[in-house]
Amino acid sequence: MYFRTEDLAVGYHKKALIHDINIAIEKGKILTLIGPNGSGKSTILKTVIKQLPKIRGKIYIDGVDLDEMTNHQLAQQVAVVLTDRIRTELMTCGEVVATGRYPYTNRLGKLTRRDHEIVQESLRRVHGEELEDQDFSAISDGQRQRIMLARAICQQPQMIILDEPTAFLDIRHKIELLDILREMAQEKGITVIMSLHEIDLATKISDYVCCVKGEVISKCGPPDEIFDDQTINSLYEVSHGSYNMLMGSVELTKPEGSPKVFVVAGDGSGIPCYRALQKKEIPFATGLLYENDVDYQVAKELSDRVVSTPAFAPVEEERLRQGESLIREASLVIDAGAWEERGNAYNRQLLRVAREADIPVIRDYPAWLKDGQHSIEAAAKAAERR
Ligand SMILES: Nc1ncnc2c1ncn2[C@@H]1O[C@H](COP(=O)(O)OP(=O)(O)OP(=O)(O)O)[C@@H](O)[C@H]1O
Repeated sequence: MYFRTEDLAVGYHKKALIHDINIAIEKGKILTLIGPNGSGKSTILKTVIKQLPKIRGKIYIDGVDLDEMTNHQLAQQVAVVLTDRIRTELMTCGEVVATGRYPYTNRLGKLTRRDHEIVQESLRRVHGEELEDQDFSAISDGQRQRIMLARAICQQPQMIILDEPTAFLDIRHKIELLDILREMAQEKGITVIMSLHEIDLATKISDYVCCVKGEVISKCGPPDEIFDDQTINSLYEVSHGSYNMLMGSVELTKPEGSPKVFVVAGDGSGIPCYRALQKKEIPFATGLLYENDVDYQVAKELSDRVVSTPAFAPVEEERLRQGESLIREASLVIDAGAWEERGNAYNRQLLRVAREADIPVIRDYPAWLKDGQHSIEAAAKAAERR
């Protein structure tokens, strides 16, 4: 194991905030700490880089006890990306990146030609060349984050520690940053330990994820093994809204009340409609959805009345009856995917029931919406007044 902790306890003023931390990762792997605000992710990371004294336990890097390492030795092994760490008044971005070379320079801190080349390469790596001569204190948070990553790359470390490195980045730069980390891990065997708030990204990039909550690390392991919707929702105590692991999506709170709208959906056609109804707080029922349909994933987060059926199995009569009865209770039916014209016999049957019961139907919702004349809220209100 390249990095290992043994019964580590971290905290402040000699009081343990989190104890019994036993983490171990091999060289070239990525470990991500996730957990709610204030759970102690930064405290763990700061302890690992000796910015905070540990309360008890051991930390080993490449077999060496951290207590036995000088700060200089640590700096040759480990690069750190914590935005609040270095004092940078009157430094250009290029100079900040160059400080990454200090563990290798002589006492006067003089950089060699090779050092300068490494600085340039590092800036290029984060697409930060144009920032080189700019004042570090006068760039954006996202740009600062990239410069700090360049500084870490410049340090040519064995391990890199990052605290919420994606916090201020736009989506393009988030992807780029995570790609850089993946590449460093994969190609150069650099070990990465970081904290992230984006669970979807954490599951995609990490070899191991540790959930930090309460006084211990509640779960730790490969993301596929430890995560399900329930784990995430309880880790973050999400009681309003939900997180869907499979989709990597956050859904806002489900509209309350008995549904007056029924959405005939499938094949992903329902999602834009469900979200539009959610935004207007209009409770809805929907069906008939196969449980492997993307619509099902969002529908179950936003509605308690989802008529679904297992995929690759005949549809039970009872499910169809359930759908028919919900549709009869609705004052408005939305055909989210032009099902009237497309092949699905079950959905056509549901629409037939709506017509026979004389319930207004919005046909082909995407085309209806494109028209620009309509609002789902007005349609639902008008239907209810009938
Ligand atoms: N210097 C300090 N002295 C005492 N307690 C502190 C100090 N810094 C942080 N804490 C407390 O330690 C706890 C953990 O904080 P930490 O910053 O490690 O959380 P975090 O998981 O990184 O949170 P976030 O996701 O919001 O960044 C919090 O309750 C915080 O108030």
